[in-house]
Amino acid sequence: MSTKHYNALILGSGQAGTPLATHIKSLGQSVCLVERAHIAGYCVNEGCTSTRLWGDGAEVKIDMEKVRQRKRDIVTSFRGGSEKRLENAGVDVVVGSARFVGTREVDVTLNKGGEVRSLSADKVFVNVGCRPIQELGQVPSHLVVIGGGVIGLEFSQLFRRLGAKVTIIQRGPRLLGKRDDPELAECMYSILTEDGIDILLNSTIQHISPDTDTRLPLVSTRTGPDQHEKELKASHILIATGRTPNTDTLNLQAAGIKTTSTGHIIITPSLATNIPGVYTLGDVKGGPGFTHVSYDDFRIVRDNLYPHPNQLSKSVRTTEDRAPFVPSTTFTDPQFATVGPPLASLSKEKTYVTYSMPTSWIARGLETDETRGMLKAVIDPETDKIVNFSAIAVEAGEIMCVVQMAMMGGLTWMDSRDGVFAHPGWIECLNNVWGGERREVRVGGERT
Ligand SMILES: Cc1cc2nc3c(=O)[nH]c(=O)nc-3n(C[C@H](O)[C@H](O)[C@H](O)COP(=O)(O)OP(=O)(O)OC[C@H]3O[C@@H](n4cnc5c(N)ncnc54)[C@H](O)[C@@H]3O)c2cc1C
Ligand SMILES: NC(=O)c1ccc[n+]([C@@H]2O[C@H](COP(=O)([O-])OP(=O)(O)OC[C@H]3O[C@@H](n4cnc5c(N)ncnc54)[C@H](O)[C@@H]3O)[C@@H](O)[C@H]2O)c1
Repeated sequence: MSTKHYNALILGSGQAGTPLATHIKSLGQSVCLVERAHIAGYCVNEGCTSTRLWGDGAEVKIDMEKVRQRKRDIVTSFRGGSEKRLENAGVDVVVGSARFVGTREVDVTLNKGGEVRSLSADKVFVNVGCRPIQELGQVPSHLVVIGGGVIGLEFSQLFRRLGAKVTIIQRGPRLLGKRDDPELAECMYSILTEDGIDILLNSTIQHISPDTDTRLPLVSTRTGPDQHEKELKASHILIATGRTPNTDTLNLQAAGIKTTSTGHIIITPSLATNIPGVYTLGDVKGGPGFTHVSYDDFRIVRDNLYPHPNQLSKSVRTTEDRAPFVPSTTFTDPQFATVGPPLASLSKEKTYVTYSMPTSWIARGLETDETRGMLKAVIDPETDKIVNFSAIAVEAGEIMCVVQMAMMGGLTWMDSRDGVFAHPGWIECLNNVWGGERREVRVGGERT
């Protein structure tokens, strides 16, 4: 079996690998992309896009088959766009599973069968992501969701609105993630409870067994501060307890690439692994696991290794540059959005100032009858700059992006207070939040 050599080999067609492939090819280098499932990765095929397409606003009676078909059509069209771009650029695409057999050498087991393909390259980029979730063709009668993080909350509300009884089992004392503000997590708890979702906090699964009569899953938990036992009769179970990196089948030892104990690939701030010429992009290097982070990994690699001849900035870009401004939006209704480093990572010794207010103070919220939620900003009193901002509101993601731009531009909270924003829009809240509750607090280092 002969080995085909390329300038660049990209493993996984994730949010970074696909644009990187076409970029490197545009510079006249040879590129091969290996993908074992679908072009465009989980974001398009199973994640961000596909989970936002479950309603078209027009239906009153829900036809799950129709809704699922609409989702499939849009996903196919998005994926088709990426496939076309790769084809037009002239990137070699190999459909199969890659595993390392040497430092910058892989074998690919082709999906269609036949002889294993042997590939090598000057540079290898690993963009294989983490594991996917499942797709349902019917509304469950009782969905038990294990995990109260982003996926748990988005799916719980989705299926509750489609008519399912939903119970969330969350191991920790609150919803959302460790990096999120507890006060906003509590606010989200109230909203989802109001929507009819049962939420069991401090809850651990004891066992899941088939019910003797129905053969459906019977979930046994220990719940709450007193850890009382509870049994739930489920029709379906969604496990949303985090995701596992797809490194177990990559045979990384053959290349000598180091991982953490959780299987994530260890990287430098410029995304290099411990092996020269091998880089890692996207979720497989560990959190934060977002499409926009993976895409920025592409920009880092592009600007450092493959700068366009006309590129103005020549300095090395790193993951540390973006760290103070990483945003996320959880697509519940209302949304939960946040930007800035996790509060726990802020200095323990320092007193910060927080300003908060309910979403019901926003004129636009009252006019549209969308008043659920709250906003909170954390200020460094030495610089008056915003270090962290979180919001729960129907347009929280958009509000947060405006604050993110202010943070990136180094503006102070007074610039936001005195900014002239069009009335009556959601962004007016950035004038008003500073008139809300003011607290001086030690927010750093307290959460685990
Ligand atoms: C339900 C859900 C909803 C989400 N919603 C959002 C959202 O709204 N916003 C957001 O920012 N993020 C969201 N995410 C997270 C987002 O999908 C990921 O952060 C993003 O897809 C990460 O991309 P990636 O570049 O790491 O690669 P991925 O998109 O994970 O793609 C990796 C690719 O590698 C392939 N692969 C794996 N192993 C091999 C191998 N051995 N050989 C060849 N190919 C291989 C896989 O088939 C896959 O196509 C969501 C995730 C999920 C699960
Ligand atoms: N809108 C978005 O940006 C979006 C949407 C969906 C997914 N994602 C990404 O997908 C990835 C996975 O999301 P996720 O929600 O699965 O992970 P997560 O880490 O956000 O949440 C997992 C939750 O499950 C809980 N948990 C863990 N083990 C448990 C157990 N045994 N019993 C009960 N609870 C348990 C944790 O306490 C945590 O709150 C993340 O990287 C996330 O950023 C992003």
